[in-house]
Amino acid sequence: MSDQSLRVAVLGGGSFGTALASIAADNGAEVRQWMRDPELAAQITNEHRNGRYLPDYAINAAVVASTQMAEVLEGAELVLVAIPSKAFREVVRQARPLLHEAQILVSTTKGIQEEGFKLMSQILEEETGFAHIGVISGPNLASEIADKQLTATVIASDDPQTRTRVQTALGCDYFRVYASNDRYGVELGGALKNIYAIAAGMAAALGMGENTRSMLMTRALAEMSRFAVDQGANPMTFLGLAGVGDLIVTCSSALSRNYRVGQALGEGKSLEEAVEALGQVAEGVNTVRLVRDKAHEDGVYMPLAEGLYQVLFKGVPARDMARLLMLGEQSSDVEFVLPRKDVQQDRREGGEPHG
Ligand SMILES: NC(=O)C1=CN([C@@H]2O[C@H](COP(=O)(O)OP(=O)(O)OC[C@H]3O[C@@H](n4cnc5c(N)ncnc54)[C@H](O)[C@@H]3O)[C@@H](O)[C@H]2O)C=CC1
Ligand SMILES: O=C(CO)COP(=O)(O)O
Repeated sequence: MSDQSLRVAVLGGGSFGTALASIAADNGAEVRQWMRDPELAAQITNEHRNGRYLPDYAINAAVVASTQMAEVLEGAELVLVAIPSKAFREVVRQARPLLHEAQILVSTTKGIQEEGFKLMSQILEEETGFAHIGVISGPNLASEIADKQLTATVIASDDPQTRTRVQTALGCDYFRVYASNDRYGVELGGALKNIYAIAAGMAAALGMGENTRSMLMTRALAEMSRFAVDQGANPMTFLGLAGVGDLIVTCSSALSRNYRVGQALGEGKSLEEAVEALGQVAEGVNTVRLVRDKAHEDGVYMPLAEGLYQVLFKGVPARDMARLLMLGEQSSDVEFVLPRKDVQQDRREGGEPHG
């Protein structure tokens, strides 16, 4: 599946951008990577290591890193944007004069912009107006990709050219790329699961068992898909790699930064201490606040997101919140089979005692 004719630009010098740059180079593409830090850029180009974000892994020696965006973007057919959500629009704006509409622009970022509740591919669209826009999302811990562990992801776009080009650019013997045309659902899945990864890390630190983790993940999936349907996504997308797949990996592994933030909180650290100790981006901290507010605004029932919000931002002890959640509504298992409102109706008609 090697792709020697392709030139790929990666914007972002963090762990995921670096892992993706290395895959594309393994596949034979000519790869340039943009970052702000000149020392890190020199280290990637000359020593083939990213000592700050992926210190334990060798990067393909053909990846050339630079702080000069124009050099990186020149002649690139495919541009992967791996910048945390807080800086995403700013970097796209910086890149905009150097971009042209034949290029394929793909976000790899699993976060939400506060103003307007925008996902990153919507920002790409707004800032450029280009036609070839997509999203990569899935169970993709950067360090495992860098270690060439067998991994799969999803390229989501309503543009077939974007889907097939990314499949050939990145698909190789250790990385499989599946296609979706539900860009919004795939992107939302990647952002939402970070919330529940924090909760899972917290539950683990509090000594909660496997039944608890399984309940948490499954109810998280119900909550994510309920929210996604309300926002217009296809709930079936949540059965795929970018839904349940990513939820499993981030709720099960201390390699996930969001999970580690949850663990630190469960061990009694403050949110500031937990984020500070991480030294990398944990998108879920911001996402839980935005999603909780959006759910309130739109009237979507999201008890887990609400509970986590109370723990993170209102000082409610995690153990107390877990107990409170256990006293919440006992409703439908799978709402697409038995709607929630039917269970509520049954209970009313069954004359359930109050209390
Ligand atoms: N690391 C992972 O395992 C995965 C990460 N992602 C997503 O990828 C996105 C990027 O994350 P990582 O690479 O993991 O982050 P990271 O925390 O490893 O690195 C962040 C990078 O962004 C750069 N950055 C921050 N603000 C910037 C600005 N204003 N201008 C230019 N560069 C800036 C930092 O210098 C750093 O190079 C996140 O949204 C994350 O959810 C997605 C899948 C896997
Ligand atoms: O999205 C990821 C794995 O798919 C990475 O998760 P973290 O950002 O929590 O490390």
